[in-house]
Amino acid sequence: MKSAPFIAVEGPIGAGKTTLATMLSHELNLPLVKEIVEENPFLASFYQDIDEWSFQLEMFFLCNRFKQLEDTGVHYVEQNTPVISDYHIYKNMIFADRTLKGTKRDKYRQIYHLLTDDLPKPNLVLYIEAELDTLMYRINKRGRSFEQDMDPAYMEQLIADYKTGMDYLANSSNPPVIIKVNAEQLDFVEHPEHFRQIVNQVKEYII
Ligand SMILES: Nc1ncnc2c1ncn2[C@@H]1O[C@H](COP(=O)(O)OP(=O)(O)OP(=O)(O)O)[C@@H](O)[C@H]1O
Ligand SMILES: Nc1nc(=O)c2ncn([C@H]3C[C@H](O)[C@@H](CO)O3)c2[nH]1
Repeated sequence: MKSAPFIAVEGPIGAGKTTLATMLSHELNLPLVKEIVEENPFLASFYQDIDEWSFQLEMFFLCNRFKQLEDTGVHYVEQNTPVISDYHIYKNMIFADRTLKGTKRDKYRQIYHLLTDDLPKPNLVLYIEAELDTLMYRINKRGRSFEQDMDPAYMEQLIADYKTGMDYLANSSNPPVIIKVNAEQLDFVEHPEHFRQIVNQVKEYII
């Protein structure tokens, strides 16, 4: 890796992205970019009726992330300063391809590319893979009100969509390094030695 790492932690809902990104940020003294969740005015309505609210929700996420990515480019990537984020902008496409249909999906794809193609992308991705039961357990444990009726079928689809999405990234031009973190085998919260293993892998890319 020639430039400083722009690290993204990815994985399906509840995989532990924010948890791991925050722990790494503290351990490695890296600035942290976190996704905006609580201020999102559409999430609760979206989970009540996905078809009705998906376009508004996906656009809201896209606009927020566009701004964050622009800022990350100016403040960190262009300064060759390492930075860690609890998401990759490509997550927009993973979700939107699942939740949007027809012309709205086509329009969204065009807007996504217009906004993001010329912006910097993470060059190191930590992809947390976890099984449905683990994700559902963590979502319930976290206790966000709007996620309490999370549909396991939606989660199953997202798990598969994430696998496809990460394969797509790995085979794209100028692909990031992708480190898989198997959440069924590595518990970076409960086991400090598991966290250390991840830290050591990431350190190899810090210049
Ligand atoms: N390795 C772990 N072991 C046990 N609990 C964990 C672990 N990682 C995360 N958690 C817990 O699971 C819940 C979800 O974690 P977190 O919010 O980091 O997930 P996320 O992937 O960022 O979620 P989202 O996709 O909603 O942004 C939190 O309550 C967190 O404390
Ligand atoms: N539809 C949809 N598109 C996205 O880009 C997206 N990003 C996150 N989320 C959902 C997952 C968690 O409930 C919550 C916090 O991550 O928001 C999304 N949902």
